Amino acid sequence: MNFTDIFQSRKEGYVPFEGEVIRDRKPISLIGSIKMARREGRSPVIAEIKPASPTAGLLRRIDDPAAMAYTFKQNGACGISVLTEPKYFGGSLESLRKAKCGLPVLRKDFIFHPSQIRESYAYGADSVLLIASFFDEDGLAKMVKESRHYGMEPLVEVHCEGDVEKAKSSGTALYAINNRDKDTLKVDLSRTGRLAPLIRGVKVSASGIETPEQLKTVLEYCDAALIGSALMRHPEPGKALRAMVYGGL
Ligand SMILES: O=C(O)c1ccccc1NCC(=O)[C@H](O)[C@H](O)COP(=O)(O)O
Repeated sequence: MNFTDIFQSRKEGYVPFEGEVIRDRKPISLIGSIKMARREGRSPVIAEIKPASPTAGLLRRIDDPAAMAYTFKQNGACGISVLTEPKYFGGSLESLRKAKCGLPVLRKDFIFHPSQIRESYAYGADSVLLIASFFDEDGLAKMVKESRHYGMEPLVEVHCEGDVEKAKSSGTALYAINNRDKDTLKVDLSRTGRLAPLIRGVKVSASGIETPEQLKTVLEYCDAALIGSALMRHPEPGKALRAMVYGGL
């Protein structure tokens, strides 16, 4: 099971979102929240609600996503990421809706269709993840534009130098460097140090960050980090987050 398989499974049986979307909400800026954390002396961490994963299986049963989001907010997160993919990550759109807590909320999924952008806005997302390798240049630029149409700043994920070029030409201001290999799913944090100097926007290092020391290392190259599994596995996710946020700079 790799990124391509998950994408394929997400596409199968996909029913475009038909709900009416009223643009009555101004999304919260994730970039603004990352910068504010830095100014306040916190390590900018986007804390992820991730019940399961293809590599780890069940990580944590999340009965109350609202309470988990609030715990993350209380312990210094600069944003909340919510996995909404159901089959491999145990996520849902309802979790996204419930995670609204005053911090920017990122919808983490395998997004390929513009209707998923509308759906994300309708369920309360402030940002959406777009994985560069699954689009051609034009397609990615269109999805970035569509996200901005709803006031959401997309987080464009890159895995290699080619993705970086594509992401740059999409016009995004916010990049995620994913340390997990798309095919083998193995994590290599040195990817952050290799790709970050090629990017001029706001950068988030994602995947495989387990300790305050690793967080400190990736924050030498990036503006923020996205952490899921290490928080989910910990008996007290809030405590684990606090140690990262206040011990990683
Ligand atoms: O987490 C996985 O096993 C995984 C497998 C296949 C595709 C994507 C996967 N993860 C998505 C993510 O990007 C992570 O949830 C996110 O970066 C947080 O990573 P971590 O802190 O290692 O849970």
